[in-house]
Amino acid sequence: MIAIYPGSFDPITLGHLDLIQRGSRLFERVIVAVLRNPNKVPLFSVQQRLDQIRLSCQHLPNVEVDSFDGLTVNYAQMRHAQVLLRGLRAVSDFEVELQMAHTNKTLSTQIETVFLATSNEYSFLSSSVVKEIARFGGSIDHLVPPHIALDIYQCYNHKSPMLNPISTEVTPPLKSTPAQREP
Ligand SMILES: Nc1ncnc2c1ncn2[C@@H]1O[C@H](COP(=O)(O)OP(=O)(O)OP(=O)(O)O)[C@@H](O)[C@H]1O
Ligand SMILES: CC(C)(COP(=O)(O)O)[C@@H](O)C(=O)NCCC(=O)NCCS
Ligand SMILES: [Mg+2]
Repeated sequence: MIAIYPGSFDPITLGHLDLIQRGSRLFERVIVAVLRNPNKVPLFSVQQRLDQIRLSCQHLPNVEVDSFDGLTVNYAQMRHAQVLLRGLRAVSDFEVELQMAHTNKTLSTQIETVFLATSNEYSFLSSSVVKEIARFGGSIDHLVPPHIALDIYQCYNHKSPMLNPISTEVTPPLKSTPAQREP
């Protein structure tokens, strides 16, 4: 069975990667699919995110990385996938995810949404949290793979964390350089 794991992944975190790794043990093939979303101005372009995810998943032979636009169910049908894989961290995720799953069911009865519960250690983790910590000079080394931490530090104009998690030193906010709006 083929599963699509759709999302923004701006950027991919250890929480996403944990889900991908566990999904890759359940399904014949997992396609991580980055939505080309013209309504969002992301930190990383779609191409940067594809490169970041590919590097992070290169040890998983049955994981493919792709981008798509339009409806997720249409993309899933085009890829002959039967499952949409999504993660649940908290009740707040559940509300949004359930609505999305029901919406997708009205669009295609053939495609099932399968949820994996977050691993305990990543239950707090989101792309937004990672960006917020980095923007204010904190360390994200424990939240994303090393090559992605470097990319993020570069975006915020610092090459290494200026404030480690146990330090109380205050540093000024750093300038961000978000990616251009996707074409
Ligand atoms: N730490 C995590 N554990 C389990 N599932 C997760 C985790 N982080 C994200 N997910 C799931 O991955 C999917 C894609 O999420 P998304 O790209 O919105 O990531 P995010 O970390 O929530 O980013 P953002 O902060 O931009 O919303 C969603 O189903 C989400 O619930
Ligand atoms: C991409 C995503 C899965 C949301 O992912 P995200 O939680 O990572 O932002 C969702 O916005 C989506 O499926 N967008 C494509 C348009 C679509 O199919 N909409 C109907 C389902 S809500
Ligand atoms: Mg999210």
